[in-house]
Amino acid sequence: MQPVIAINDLCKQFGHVQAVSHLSFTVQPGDVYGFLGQNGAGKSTTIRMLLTLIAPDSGDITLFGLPLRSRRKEILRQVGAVIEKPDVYPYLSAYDNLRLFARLKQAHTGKQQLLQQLELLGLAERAFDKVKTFSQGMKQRLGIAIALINDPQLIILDEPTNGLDPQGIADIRNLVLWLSRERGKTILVSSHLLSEIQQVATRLVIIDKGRRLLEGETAQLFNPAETIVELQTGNNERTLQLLAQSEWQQGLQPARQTSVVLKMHSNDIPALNKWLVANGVAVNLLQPRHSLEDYFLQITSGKQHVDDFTGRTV
Ligand SMILES: Nc1ncnc2c1ncn2[C@@H]1O[C@H](COP(=O)(O)OP(=O)(O)OP(=O)(O)O)[C@@H](O)[C@H]1O
Repeated sequence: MQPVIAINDLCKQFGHVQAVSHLSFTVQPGDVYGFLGQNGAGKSTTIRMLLTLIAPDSGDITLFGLPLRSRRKEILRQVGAVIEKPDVYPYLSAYDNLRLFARLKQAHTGKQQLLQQLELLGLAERAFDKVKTFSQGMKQRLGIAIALINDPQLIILDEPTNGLDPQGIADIRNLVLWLSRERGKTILVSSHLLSEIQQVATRLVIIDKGRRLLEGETAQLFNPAETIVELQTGNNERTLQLLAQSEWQQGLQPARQTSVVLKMHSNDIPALNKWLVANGVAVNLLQPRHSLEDYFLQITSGKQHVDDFTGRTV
């Protein structure tokens, strides 16, 4: 299968800052591809290069099997993007914004079609209201409606949930899933929040200081059989002893100072809780986490240290 995006050994420097460093990854048709990294990791710089807003220092970008450098125009016709805040006119209505951008993109879209597009994005009721009265989430959805003009195959969303309230975040998440499942779009979505990407992405890459740290299928990176459970109880020492003599003992990990740690399948967590209570253990905290989450937390806190759970240096 021909990748939709193939980035190979991409580099970009601003003065002394190496914003993107020998970055490579591929996005396959139908992927919702999560592009993760803390603020300043190089996500926007990469996306700007993908959209030819800035030129790479070195490396190659191929979209739909075509080299971006020499086939820019025909490639970008197939790409819809919302980067940073959507670029909309606050004193125009949602409908007028969409109509204006449709004209700019030379799309021959009639009124009914434009209204239908707004309806699909949950904006029908506010179609003729000025955008300055919209919430951030509604503006973001209008930005996506504009990106969808000309029905592009690839959609690129740079931090689409930034600054949104929980409902706005859920709306964007559902929209991304709908675009992927119902409209068959390939989507690249960047975020600094692992939890957000985890819920929508089929694959993901984590970058730090412009370098690729980790890439893979989300389901594999979040293998439920490898869930780490941190327990804090009324008496951790006694809990540890009880667990060591029980069916749970094979998942026991080196204990931390303030908690007991188990590696187990997430499906078994309710049974563990029941067992602890049945054995008279007062459970103060039972926190499931994936090792990937710990890994990401360590990256985002900018530290390199020894993983408490596995003893690996990360
Ligand atoms: N035009 C520019 N001039 C100088 N430095 C820049 C420029 N654009 C980005 N940088 C630097 O490059 C690095 C990567 O920035 P980039 O915006 O790509 O990160 P990001 O992962 O998108 O983070 P954020 O979510 O904060 O935008 C940062 O150190 C940033 O300060």
